[in-house]
Amino acid sequence: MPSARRDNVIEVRGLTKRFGDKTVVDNVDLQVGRGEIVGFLGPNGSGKTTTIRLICGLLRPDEGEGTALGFDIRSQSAEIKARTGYMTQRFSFYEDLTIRENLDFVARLYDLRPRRRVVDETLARLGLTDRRNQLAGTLSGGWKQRLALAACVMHQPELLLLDEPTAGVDPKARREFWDEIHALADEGLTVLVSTHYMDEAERCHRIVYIAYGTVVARGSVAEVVAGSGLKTWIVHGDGSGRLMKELRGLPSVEQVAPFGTDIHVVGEDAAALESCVGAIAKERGLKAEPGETSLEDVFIRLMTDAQARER
Ligand SMILES: Nc1ncnc2c1ncn2[C@@H]1O[C@H](COP(=O)(O)OP(=O)(O)OP(=O)(O)O)[C@@H](O)[C@H]1O
Repeated sequence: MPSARRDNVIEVRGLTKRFGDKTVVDNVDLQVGRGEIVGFLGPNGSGKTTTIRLICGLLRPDEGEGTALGFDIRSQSAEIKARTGYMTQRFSFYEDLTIRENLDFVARLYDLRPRRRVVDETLARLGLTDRRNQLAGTLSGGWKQRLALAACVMHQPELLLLDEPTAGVDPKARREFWDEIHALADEGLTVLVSTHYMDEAERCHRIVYIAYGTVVARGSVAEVVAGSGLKTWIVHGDGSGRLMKELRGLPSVEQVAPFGTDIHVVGEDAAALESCVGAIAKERGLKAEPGETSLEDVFIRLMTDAQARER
């Protein structure tokens, strides 16, 4: 993690936003330090995009206050926008323009000077120089993502807000995208990124999980997993899948999920899990042992709890 992370680039408290009679962001506090990469997770419709828009001043909160880059989110949105790169879920380019022409267009919009140099430096910074003359419409998903990122960072923002930036992109392109994000954070850029991917959550310095507009967990991945109190047992071997139904019916078992020929059995009471899972596995001649609780297991628990509270 970068060492120069003392001041908070995002510092908001009590953010609340209603659309009609529906509260979609409910009393959210969020702090993100300089150079930090914070992952924003939660089910569809939980309020991630709305929170991001509140932070950069695109939407006004009904309640709450705070600053982004030291500017008031309620009254200084122009200052925030000028220093922020915001990659929306549906970014778009001119498909019949080349990469270079698209970036040149963005540079004109922001009145960046000297334009030619700014565009050339951005192409080089994002590894796009060799493809600069390729039409944007012919790029694969991964290269389109990279072009979108280039367009977002060309004006040298201090804060990057990424809203599901890698949806639908293959794993190799996603990995390369994340290498870029870490390189930018190492240069001092602060990143808040929403995602549904567990592997991406694990690449963040810290994660914040939101459900029904409320933050229900936050911390490093290890802290969030430990904070859930969940324990996992793994049953190995052919035929383990046939135990799923039986295990799901046990009072100490909260989740059962297949992973190849293994099954993961999750619950809160380690001793109860050990005795019931161990006994059933032994009966069938299968091996059972304690395993690591995954972030996915924790998120399912958080989502289920939030749904129950909502009802
Ligand atoms: N302008 C709007 N008017 C009315 N309702 C809205 C508006 N924008 C968002 N919503 C609603 O607010 C809720 C939160 O939406 P939001 O897009 O912030 O969630 P999200 O967590 O980003 O979801 P996803 O993961 O699907 O992108 C949803 O129920 C959505 O339908």
